[in-house]
This record gives sequence, structure tokens and C-alpha cells, in this order.
Amino acid sequence: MSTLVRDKPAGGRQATTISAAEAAALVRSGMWLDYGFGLSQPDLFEAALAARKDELKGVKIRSSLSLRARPSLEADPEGEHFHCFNWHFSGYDRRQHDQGHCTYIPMNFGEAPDYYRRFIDPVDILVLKTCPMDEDGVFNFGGANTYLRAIAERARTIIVEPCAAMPYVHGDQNGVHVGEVDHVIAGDSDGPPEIANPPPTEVDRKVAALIVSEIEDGACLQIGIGGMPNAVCAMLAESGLKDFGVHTEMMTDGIVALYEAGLVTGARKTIDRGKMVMTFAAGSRRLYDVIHRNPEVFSHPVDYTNLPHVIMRNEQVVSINNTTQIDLQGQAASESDGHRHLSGTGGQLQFVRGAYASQRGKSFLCLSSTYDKRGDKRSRIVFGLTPGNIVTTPRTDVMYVVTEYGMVNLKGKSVAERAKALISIAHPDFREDLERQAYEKRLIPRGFLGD
Ligand SMILES: CC(=O)SCCNC(=O)CCNC(=O)[C@H](O)C(C)(C)COP(=O)(O)OP(=O)(O)OC[C@H]1O[C@@H](n2cnc3c(N)ncnc32)[C@H](O)[C@@H]1OP(=O)(O)O
Ligand SMILES: CCCC(=O)O
Repeated sequence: MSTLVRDKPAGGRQATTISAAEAAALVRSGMWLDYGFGLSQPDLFEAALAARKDELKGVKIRSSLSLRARPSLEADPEGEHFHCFNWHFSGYDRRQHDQGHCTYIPMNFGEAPDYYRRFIDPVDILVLKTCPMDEDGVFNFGGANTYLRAIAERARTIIVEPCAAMPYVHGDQNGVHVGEVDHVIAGDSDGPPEIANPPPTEVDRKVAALIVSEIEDGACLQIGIGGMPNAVCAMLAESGLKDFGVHTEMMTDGIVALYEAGLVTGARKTIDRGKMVMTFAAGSRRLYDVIHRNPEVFSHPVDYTNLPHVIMRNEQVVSINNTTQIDLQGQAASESDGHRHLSGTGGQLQFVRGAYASQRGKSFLCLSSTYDKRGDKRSRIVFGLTPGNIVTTPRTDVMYVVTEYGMVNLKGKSVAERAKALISIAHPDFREDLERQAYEKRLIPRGFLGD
């Protein structure tokens, strides 16, 4: 072991450089480990931990949004050694969950730092992939600010795994000082994974066109996860609109394309004027290059980006998110398929609420009218949610709902009006059946006006 830095702040820890195997050797059976979020999940440490599996039992690992395969899960298909707890599923995490390898932890993303500070027991070991130490002795969290400072405050041991290819992102609380760090893993960790953006489909384009018709110059954008919200960015780029602001949870390739087209100025923002605000990033190498040391990009912890009372301080906030199923009351289930967990609540509900509270703010939940399940075409607009399905955004919060057949605003509408409105944007093949059920169960009274 070699000492990394000798001149520590008073009371600081003495960081030592160690190998990944030495870092993994610090883990004992039954310990609680936390990994960084998304891009900040460690790779060298994970591989070394997986190699130790036969010596360990009941190690609990909490993490979120795995963007690469996790050696500890791959090495332990029966879950005898490692237990995985996850705040938000990627496609990989979803498959692990399908096989019974992990459990989801419900959260409103913006509350996560507070969970660590108030409700979660101290963490035995926190392992983060970070940028290499900077000139101020800070390991920048790169594109993964989120709740990492809060875990760092609660961790008995902090290990960092530096990665030269991690984008360095300017921000508030976006790093950990070497004086707080116990160990630095030697070597250069793998660069951040690139996330592919599938090209928009015809349905995506129709939905995007409807949303864009509601957006004005100067809108402050939050663009959610998934294919459809990204299609909106492509259409905004060709819309002739300008002067957008960005206050988002996730920095996406769609936002970067708008920025590179000169359409994001942030000039009309009330807070963080002139800055694109984010808490994490996931996308292409191009995206990572754009946010790297970019003075126009600013990363805040997620309890700034996602709390409605902060979001609402900008005017004209436009929040665009995907949902997977919506019932005729307007309850949006965006994170599960019955009891099968798909992703997470993430920032959806908090951005819907923040956009509502913003002056002239608007929230959009978008979905294709149908999806294909084992060759069977099914409606996403349903009379009743699939049993077990989780409501991500309650009916009282939902504002605009958009499919390729139209856009409706549910605010202020009665149950009967909501049902009618939602049926009008369902796929035509399902409208008759939805209407029949709505009348049978008295969601729409007989003789309802407009019949
Ligand atoms: C990130 C931010 O900026 S903040 C707020 C945004 N966060 C949220 O909105 C949280 C909830 N939303 C989400 O997680 C996503 O938007 C989703 C899951 C709704 C859509 O994301 P996409 O990447 O477009 O979804 P995709 O079409 O790939 O489907 C994901 C999975 O859900 C399944 N699925 C999608 N729709 C349905 C449905 N109606 N019924 C059943 N399963 C469905 C798909 O089959 C797929 O599963 P698979 O991996 O086994 O094939
Ligand atoms: C937790 C990250 C993703 C989301 O908000 O959906």
C-alpha cells in the first residue's frame, strides 16, 4: 500500500492506494455495501469481489441503474453470497430481478439523499467510480451526482475507483475530497458505458409532434428516460422554437443535440440562468464529451434537481416522461407490468408535480396506444390496471396524456370526462370495449352529456 496524499485536512482520513483485490478483501460476510449510481458503479472492485464469492455470505449491495453486467451477480446465480438491493432498474437489472436476483427499493428519486441521512443505517463500505483526483484533491463524481454525497456522509469506509474517461462535471457537491477517502484503487477503470438511442418510430414522431405543439420559446425542459421523450428533442430541434432552458434529472443525447443546435441558452431561467442543470447522465460518448468540463453544464444533487419546490422556481417548466399503462381514471403505471418490476418511480412524480407548480408549467405523460406481448397486440389505455401494477403518477397529478391518436388534458375533468378523453386517444380497435366497460361500471353515467 502506498500513501496517496500526505497533506490531509485536519482530522481527514489517510487515503491509501490499493489493488482491487485488496479493496475487495476488506469486505466481510454480512456487510452493507453501497455502489455509486449509474456511471459511478465500480467495475474493477466488482470483478475482484466476485472472485471472492466463496469466502463470503450475506453481503448486501445497494446500487442503482446498472449499465454493465455485474460480476457479483453473474458469479452467484443462486444468490448465496451477494444480495442486491436496487433503487432503479436498467434493462440488465430488470433481467436480474426476473431471475430473482435482486429486490427493488421504492423511492422518489429526489428524496434519496434524505433516506440515507434519516432512515438508512450507516453503510459499511461505499465504492464509487469517479474521475481521477483533481488539482483540489477532489474525486469528481462525473455524471452521477445524485445522492452520492449523502452516502459518503454515512459510510464507514470510502473507496474510489478512478476512471480517466469519466466526464468531469462542474457542480454542487459533485465529488468527494481525498481527505474523506480511505482507499483509492490503483489503475484506470473502464470508461463509462455508452447507451444506445434507438431512432424514433413513426408513433414516437406523432406523439412528439403533439407535445411540441404545446411548447413555447423559453420553455425549461425535463426530458425523461425512454425512447419517446428523446423523439421530442429531435422534433423540437426542427420546430423553429428557441431559447430553451434545461433543468432535468438525466442529461440525454436528445438534450445535447438541442444544445449543439444552439437552441438551449437558459437565458429565461429564473434559477441557474445560462446553465443546463442535471444530476446524472447516461448516453453516448458524444454526450460525455459535451458535459466534460463544460461551464454551461451544472450538476446538482438530486434533492435539488428533483424536488418540486425547486423545479417550480423556473417558469414554463415542461416535463416529458413515458408511461406504460394508464387506466380510465388517469392513473399512470410507469414502472411495472403487474407484479413484474420494470424500472422505478425515479423522478416522474416529482417532475409532474414541479411542472404543475411552475408558472405556465406543463407535464406530459406519453405512451404508444398499444404494445405487443408475445405476438398479441394490447391496449396501454385500459379500463383497470393490470393486477399488481404500481401507480407511479396518481390520477390527481396527471395533466397531459399523449398517444399517437391525440393529446388530452385531465386536469379539472370529472371521472366520466377523463374516461371519455382517454378512450378518444386509445387505439381504435379497443375503443368500443373500453367504452362498454366504462358504462357498465358507471365510470360514465347513462345519458352522460356528450353521448
Ligand atoms: C429520467 C428522468 O429524467 S426523470 C423521470 C423519468 N422517470 C420515469 O418516468 C420513471 C418511469 N419510466 C420508465 O422507467 C421508462 O420511461 C419506461 C419503462 C416507462 C419506458 O422506457 P423505455 O426504455 O422506452 O421502455 P421499453 O419500451 O424499452 O420497455 C421497457 C420494458 O418494459 C416492458 N413494457 C413496456 N411497456 C409495457 C406495458 N405496457 N406492459 C408490460 N410491459 C411493458 C417492455 O417489454 C420492456 O421489458 P423487456 O426489457 O423485458 O423487453
Ligand atoms: C432513477 C433514474 C431514472 C428515472 O428517474 O427514471
